[in-house]
Amino acid sequence: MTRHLTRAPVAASPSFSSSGGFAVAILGAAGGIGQPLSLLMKRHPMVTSLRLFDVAPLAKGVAADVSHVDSAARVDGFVGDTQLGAALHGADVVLIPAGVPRKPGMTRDDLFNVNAGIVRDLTAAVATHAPAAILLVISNPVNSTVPIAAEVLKTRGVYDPKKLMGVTHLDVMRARTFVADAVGGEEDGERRRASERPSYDVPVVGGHAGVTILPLLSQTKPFPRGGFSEKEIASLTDRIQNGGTEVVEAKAGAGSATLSMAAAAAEFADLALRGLAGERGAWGCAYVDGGGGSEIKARGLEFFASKVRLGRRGVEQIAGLGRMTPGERVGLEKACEELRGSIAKGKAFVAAGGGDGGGAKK
Ligand SMILES: NC(=O)C1=CN([C@@H]2O[C@H](COP(=O)(O)OP(=O)(O)OC[C@H]3O[C@@H](n4cnc5c(N)ncnc54)[C@H](O)[C@@H]3O)[C@@H](O)[C@H]2O)C=CC1
Ligand SMILES: O=C([O-])CC(=O)C(=O)O
Repeated sequence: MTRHLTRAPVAASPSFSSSGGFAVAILGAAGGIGQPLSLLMKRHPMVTSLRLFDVAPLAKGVAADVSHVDSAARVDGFVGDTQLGAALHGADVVLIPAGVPRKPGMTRDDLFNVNAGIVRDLTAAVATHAPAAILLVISNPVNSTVPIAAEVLKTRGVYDPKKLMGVTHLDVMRARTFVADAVGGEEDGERRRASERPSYDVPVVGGHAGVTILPLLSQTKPFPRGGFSEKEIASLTDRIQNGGTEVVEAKAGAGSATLSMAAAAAEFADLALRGLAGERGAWGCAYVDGGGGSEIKARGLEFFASKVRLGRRGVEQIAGLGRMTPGERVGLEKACEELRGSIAKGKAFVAAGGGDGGGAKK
């Protein structure tokens, strides 16, 4: 059974303490990503109010189900446009995994026609009901849906570039996994104990589709003894760039990554919440306005995924791209070329249709 909504923590100046917490809304909560993400956010110790919204009535059932997990967060389910405003009111963090996923043979851009309108309309509602919230966009194509969200927020006069992020953390998660597998596997063929598994961090910059996913393997930390061979760099880069397609093909028409995506989104939302709570050092990669620093700005690209530090106001610091190898520089050129078109496409969509949205304006 879901409970009635009471007032959520104040959104404008969130402050977490042991007696307080944050309100998180998930739009698209009944979906493949939305359901496990709802579960993971329910278990987050800083979440005290979890709002699960979807156009599908199942959102109420998901809320009832997840509400039985023993944690502090109260859970409310919301269905349909008329309940969207209540779902958003006072939210500190809004996650959007609403929209259709890929089937084999499709690119993420093939989802644009359906998902662009969904993200536009949901962002319009965020602008009205939770204008100070941190907005984390998961819906594909992220390279275009984030510019769409930015244009809608600008139209509504509430755009804060620090608070809008495209969630690209799954690329980082994949890079960490594939590098650990490759490096660990080299040393012995036997199954390791979990405590012995090496753990690496790899910045993944650019965007979230094909060649725009640019893992900077040369900046892997700790850098593996002996480094990576050219062959390893080529195969790791290819696997990280095509990790999404690997899952789409394995699911054979039944959708794309949902469980790993929920894990990645929850990990990234945790960074956002810790930043809001005033913790220093909440660094992660995300697709943001001004991402990549001056080098990317000089190229005229408004959005780019790079390392960012999350704080009380959202993105408080954007790291530069650091030293890159000649091979990574070639990758950067390809990423920028494709991103330019994807960003322009998102902006043109809003310019053509207006930022007012369709059904979900409340
Ligand atoms: N950023 C990333 O790394 C990743 C992004 N994705 C993307 O996430 C999106 C969702 O994927 P899945 O959860 O697998 O899809 P799904 O089809 O299982 O779930 C989508 C949910 O969105 C809901 N929905 C549709 N329109 C809505 C609206 N206007 N308001 C609220 N809810 C609405 C549907 O009812 C459904 O419950 C897709 O666009 C997919 O490509 C998927 C994996 C990784
Ligand atoms: O590949 C897809 O369509 C879903 C996605 O973005 C990913 O898994 O990285």
